Amino acid sequence: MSSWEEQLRDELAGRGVAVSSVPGKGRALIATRSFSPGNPTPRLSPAIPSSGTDNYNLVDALESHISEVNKYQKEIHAQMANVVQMILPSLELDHNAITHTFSKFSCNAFTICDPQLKPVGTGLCLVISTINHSCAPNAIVIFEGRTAYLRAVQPIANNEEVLISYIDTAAPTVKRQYYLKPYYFSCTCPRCEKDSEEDALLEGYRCKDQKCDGILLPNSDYSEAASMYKIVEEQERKLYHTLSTFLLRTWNALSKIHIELKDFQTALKYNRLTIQVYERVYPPFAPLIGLQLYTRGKLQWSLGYIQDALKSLTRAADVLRVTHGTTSEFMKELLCMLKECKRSLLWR
Ligand SMILES: C[S@@+](CC[C@H](N)C(=O)[O-])C[C@H]1O[C@@H](n2cnc3c(N)ncnc32)[C@H](O)[C@@H]1O
Repeated sequence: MSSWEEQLRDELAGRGVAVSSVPGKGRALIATRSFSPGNPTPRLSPAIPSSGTDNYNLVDALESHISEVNKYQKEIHAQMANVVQMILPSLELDHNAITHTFSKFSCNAFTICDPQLKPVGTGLCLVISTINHSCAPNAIVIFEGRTAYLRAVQPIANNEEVLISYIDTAAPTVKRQYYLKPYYFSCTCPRCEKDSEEDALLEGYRCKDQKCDGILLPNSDYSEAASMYKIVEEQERKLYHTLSTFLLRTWNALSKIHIELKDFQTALKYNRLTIQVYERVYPPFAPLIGLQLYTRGKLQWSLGYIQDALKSLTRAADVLRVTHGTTSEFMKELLCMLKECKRSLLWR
């Protein structure tokens, strides 16, 4: 059996790309000639005829980040390995090896989309798994049926690394970094390294002066945003059902804006509406319900409604104990607030 290097070299021969190592990134796909979007060669690499079975030994070479996988995730992978062993007892598969394979799957698998970019499944595409990420990618993977095509979206010079995006790039840096967590690296692409001007644009409110194309900086006066969102909410109430996710998003935004404005009473009103929807559509132990209840408790606490705060924080803790456990800093903070709330009622 040839090594993965030999197999990949054979697979990629004549396609204008090669696999090579890049310091700090592991394997990378490098262009061995130049490409430009659409013209003259739209396909950076034609379909690679490979299937999970004929190339299974290539799975060995995939990155697993096994030493960085957290306890909770390891537990999930181990449970999935139990299921595999139960379904396929005759194969006598090693439990650790299956767990390891699931870790590889989680940082190498692709969402397979239809031509309209709607997700239709998840898969491992062994050559494409060698491509690293950038939030400003120079290539994109498009699936046609079961075949993956890698196409340039920016000019790629000979010897340049081919980069795709693993995530939705239309998000500010903090969110993109959050989406990249399952891949265990911190992105140093130009967008992540730049100052926050683009981030402010992606999340910002426009300047109150309609002639100005500027944005409101964080910590600005959010009263304009509050009154605009109120108008949006009034219109949405006419158009949508009260369980609609459009209204939910607006209530969430209004709650956050009023927290910024330190108008906790109004923030509490929108928080209550949000919780009402979540409680109708989610199961009782949904983390989002717990998180909103936590916010509710904090708002009530700030307003001096200690009895109500105790109720909300107790319910928040009941939900989040199930979803988040009790040992994280986040949970310790919540449980500490709950204790303080109880103590303050005792001394009344
Ligand atoms: C799909 S694999 C890409 C190929 C990988 N470099 C390898 O050696 O197998 C995803 C992993 O590559 C690494 N990676 C991808 N993009 C990176 C980047 N921009 N900077 C550093 N590491 C990156 C991370 O370890 C990530 O979990």
